[in-house]
Amino acid sequence: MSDPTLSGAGPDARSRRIDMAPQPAHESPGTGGPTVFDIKDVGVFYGDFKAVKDVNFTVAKNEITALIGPSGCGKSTLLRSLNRMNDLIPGARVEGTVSYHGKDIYESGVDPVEVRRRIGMVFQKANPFPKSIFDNVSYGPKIHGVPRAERDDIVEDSLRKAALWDEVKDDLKKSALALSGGQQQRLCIARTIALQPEVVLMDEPCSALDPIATARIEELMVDLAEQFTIVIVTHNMQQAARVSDKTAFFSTEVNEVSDTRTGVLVEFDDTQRIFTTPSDVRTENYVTGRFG
Ligand SMILES: Nc1ncnc2c1ncn2[C@@H]1O[C@H](COP(=O)(O)OP(=O)(O)OP(=O)(O)O)[C@@H](O)[C@H]1O
Repeated sequence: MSDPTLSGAGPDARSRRIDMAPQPAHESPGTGGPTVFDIKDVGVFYGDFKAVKDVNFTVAKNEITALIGPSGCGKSTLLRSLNRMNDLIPGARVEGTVSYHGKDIYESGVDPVEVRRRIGMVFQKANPFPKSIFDNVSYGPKIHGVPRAERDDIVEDSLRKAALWDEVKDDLKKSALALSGGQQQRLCIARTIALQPEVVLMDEPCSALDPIATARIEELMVDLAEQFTIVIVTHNMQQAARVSDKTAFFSTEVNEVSDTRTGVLVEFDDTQRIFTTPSDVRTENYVTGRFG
């Protein structure tokens, strides 16, 4: 690939960070903002099973996009296709096009490691390494060759952005496993943003948290969206309504022959519209609690 922006080309992480700074702006239909992802006719298979199909929507920069829908409709599968995380699942295959700033991330020559650095991911269950708080956040920059002196600044900056610094600044050598669940999830967010991604994918980041820790992460998401573009999978419709700008509602269609269910994107629109005046009756039934 001639364009080095996703090739991982460059001697160290610093050169890659510079590569990613200025990006061409693509106008997002309906938002006026630059488009980060343009997802066209995307389907994802696990072996012969088509888990989700015909997905088309765009993700605009510095917006929070929520993926909602009943269990098994392919939200997490689709989310993982946005940073090639599905590559790590044997038998998983993506069809269609996932364009990131106009570049197909599945094109040959694209480095999936670089894709995942730019498009970071936070998982359902906080998964800190059994290491100190400092080492958890410093780990990614370290393996990308960032010198220790710079890593100190990155750790502080990332913990501040993840709204955790004030709680841990005097305990950076403490084990991350000694933190509360909510603090561990904010630490995982800090660990993700330490790699200076542009996009943060979040797969049900609050599902293991109590309401107070959840509220804290929701506030954090809104703050982070000033700097990052966020795509979140959530089961919690109130959460989608509270934090997101755009919402994609997925449902399932039954394949009569194989008796399997394939996820489909029913509707994508401004969150307010999805929750007040959706255009599809399936969306209306779901958001009003009549289904799912
Ligand atoms: N690694 C896998 N191998 C095979 N099938 C999978 C795999 N992961 C998910 N699936 C299947 O793909 C479909 C979509 O699953 P996915 O987890 O993406 O849905 P979801 O909407 O995120 O569900 P939930 O809300 O329950 O987390 C389901 O039928 C699921 O069983």
